[in-house]
Amino acid sequence: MTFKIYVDGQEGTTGLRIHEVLASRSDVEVLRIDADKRKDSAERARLLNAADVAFLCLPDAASREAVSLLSNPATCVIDASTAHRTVPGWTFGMPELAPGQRDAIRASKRIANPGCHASAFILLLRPLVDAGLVPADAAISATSLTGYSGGGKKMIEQYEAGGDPALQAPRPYALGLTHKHLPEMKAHTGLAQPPVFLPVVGPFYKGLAVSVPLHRSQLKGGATAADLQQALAARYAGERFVRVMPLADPDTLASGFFDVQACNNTNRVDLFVFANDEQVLLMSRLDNLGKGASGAAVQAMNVHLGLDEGAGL
Ligand SMILES: NC(=O)C1=CN([C@@H]2O[C@H](COP(=O)(O)OP(=O)(O)OC[C@H]3O[C@@H](n4cnc5c(N)ncnc54)[C@H](OP(=O)(O)O)[C@@H]3O)[C@@H](O)[C@H]2O)C=CC1
Ligand SMILES: CC(=O)N[C@@H](CCC(=O)OP(=O)(O)O)C(=O)O
Repeated sequence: MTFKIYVDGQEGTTGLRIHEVLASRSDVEVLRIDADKRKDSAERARLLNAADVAFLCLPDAASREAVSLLSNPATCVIDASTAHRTVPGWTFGMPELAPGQRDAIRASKRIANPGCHASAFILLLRPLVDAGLVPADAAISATSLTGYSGGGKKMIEQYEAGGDPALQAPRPYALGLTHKHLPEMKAHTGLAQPPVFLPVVGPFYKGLAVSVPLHRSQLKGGATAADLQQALAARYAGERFVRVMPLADPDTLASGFFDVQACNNTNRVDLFVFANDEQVLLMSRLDNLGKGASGAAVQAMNVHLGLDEGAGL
């Protein structure tokens, strides 16, 4: 059996990547819209409703419009935008989130793909909050270092045009402390309040690393860094796309630097716990276009359709 797939936003950064990931597969037939009709609502509606799975790789407003164009109850939508990640009736497309999440993704026709920064943050924190090691009311802060492809076509063009010295250095942003991923970071970790979140975009194409500093006094009941690492390892045992590194990963420490790009071209996320006697630094890394976007979207599609979860990834 082949499944019909349509990508609304096929010429964008995440849409193109989904096409690349699906290109070698014989179990899906990818429907394409004519270039001159890419923003024609009637033609988009026809293709959206002809698909078994429709990916929305669009700005938030266009994603909401695409959902309003759906009339076929059999079409499953996987929305890569921020529009529906905490909306009731939508399922968060992160199979590793918690026991039962795969069943929810399998059953749902409305799947919201997690944000790139949020994916790295949630995969790091959720098991620790669930295990009670990080109290739900903890005051958390997080930094995320990301490649510029996370900003989509416009930011890629800006960086690749060259000539602006300001783009040669890392640039902190979202300084109004209202980054669009905060609601999903709170909702899907179980934290009572969102983190103070500082994203930083750098002069490299892709790769993303989130770091979360903690004082041991913030952990519950004298828990240690080893307890955190063990809780992560236990939660993700058997997960093919999550790699929990050894406590204070010796290879990273020996190199002296953290490689933000080491998960590029994979659908993997790596989780780290660094520590001294009093402090802990949690870190996670992923490819913002892989597990942070298009890879995760295809993984959710595979789960929804009951296929091998890693097919094509
Ligand atoms: N880049 C990343 O790392 C990640 C992105 N996302 C999210 O995924 C979504 C897509 O992002 P990304 O691919 O980076 O964005 P891009 O800007 O690269 O691509 C968006 C595409 O949508 C098209 N588009 C805009 N409006 C419409 C419309 N009304 N009808 C049809 N097509 C339309 C654009 O057309 P045109 O080419 O004419 O501009 C463009 O091709 C966004 O919501 C983004 O926030 C999520 C995770 C990671
Ligand atoms: C560098 C850069 O601008 N990155 C984007 C994140 C892209 C992303 O993953 O966000 P969505 O999935 O929510 O679209 C940002 O921080 O807004």
